[in-house]
Amino acid sequence: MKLNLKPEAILLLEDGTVFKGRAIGKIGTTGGEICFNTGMTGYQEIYTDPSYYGQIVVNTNSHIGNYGVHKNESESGQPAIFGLIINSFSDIQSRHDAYENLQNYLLEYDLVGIEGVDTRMVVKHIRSKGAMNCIISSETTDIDKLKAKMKEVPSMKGLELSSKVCVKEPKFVGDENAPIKVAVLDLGIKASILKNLTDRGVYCKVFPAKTPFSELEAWNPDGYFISNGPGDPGVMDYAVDTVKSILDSGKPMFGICLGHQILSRATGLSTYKMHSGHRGLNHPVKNLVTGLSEITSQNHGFAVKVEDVESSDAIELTHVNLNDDTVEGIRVKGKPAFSVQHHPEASPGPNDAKYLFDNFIDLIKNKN
Ligand SMILES: NC(=O)CC[C@H](N)C(=O)O
Repeated sequence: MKLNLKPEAILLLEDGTVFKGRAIGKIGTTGGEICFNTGMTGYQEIYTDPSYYGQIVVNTNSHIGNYGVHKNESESGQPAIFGLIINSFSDIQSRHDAYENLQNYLLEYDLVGIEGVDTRMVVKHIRSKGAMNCIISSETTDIDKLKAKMKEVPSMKGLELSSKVCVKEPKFVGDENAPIKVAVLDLGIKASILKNLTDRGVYCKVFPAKTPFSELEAWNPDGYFISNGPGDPGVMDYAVDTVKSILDSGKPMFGICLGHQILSRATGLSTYKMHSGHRGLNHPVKNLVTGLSEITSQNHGFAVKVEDVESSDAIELTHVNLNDDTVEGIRVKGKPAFSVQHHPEASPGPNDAKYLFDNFIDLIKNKN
């Protein structure tokens, strides 16, 4: 019989609930907002999605690690998550082209995690109590010490994080001879979004989150893209101002997730922190323009207030979530600008919503 010799680890929730398990990754202590992703696959893409910066992910799929880590499946240069909570962790991978096992990958990036946790119980708990912070530790089981550490973990509400994960200097992506030029406001962009743009004949210039509109405009792009990203859209006035100027310019604009929240704010709508976020690969969304439904990939903990949408003259509601009627997409009346809360690039997830990238390209072509 193989003995499980991994050190003991503790998961402490903000409300004082304790779960015990075994250490994975680095031996240490970490804190962040706990959130769960219900995807059955795609853990590497999830961990490397910059929108998870500051968060500790619970994978509800109970087997994690069994297909290792692949060179081409990262959404950014390194994992963005602050920690990991797993039911059954495998440090043996069964895939011929995996370059590494997940345990070594976590060690490479100093990530602290816990396995052997009843993740169904954790998820039921945080679903009923709502979003909260947590601490994972594999270096101490002293709960009082960990409670003291919990006080140092900031609340996600009110946190600006895009400037921590975006490019530091403008960067070009794609073929410079491509027919369309899009200025990308990087609030924490996923690599697969850029790939969806470049695959459609777009040459991108990716700008840091806090770049003023004048600099974006100076490149003379055919359109603008506002990316996904971590943190609270409610405190990102700098990005809202940029997006307002883009709207004034009259050029086509597309926003995804955080980009959708920022475009919404720029049109006078407000955002709020959800009781429980949407994170998974099977969220049903109805396109109100076509009447068709799509299964979508999602990852957000904030949303646009539906009452604001109902009373707005500035926008039209284009997409709605069929699980809970939350706002999934808008377009701005009289302007070539639209956005969605879900992730058409998927990665991981279904491809039903990819047509939105085509819609953006069509908008640019018709405009120019
Ligand atoms: N994926 C994203 O862009 C997330 C947006 C925002 N940080 C939220 O949690 O709602």
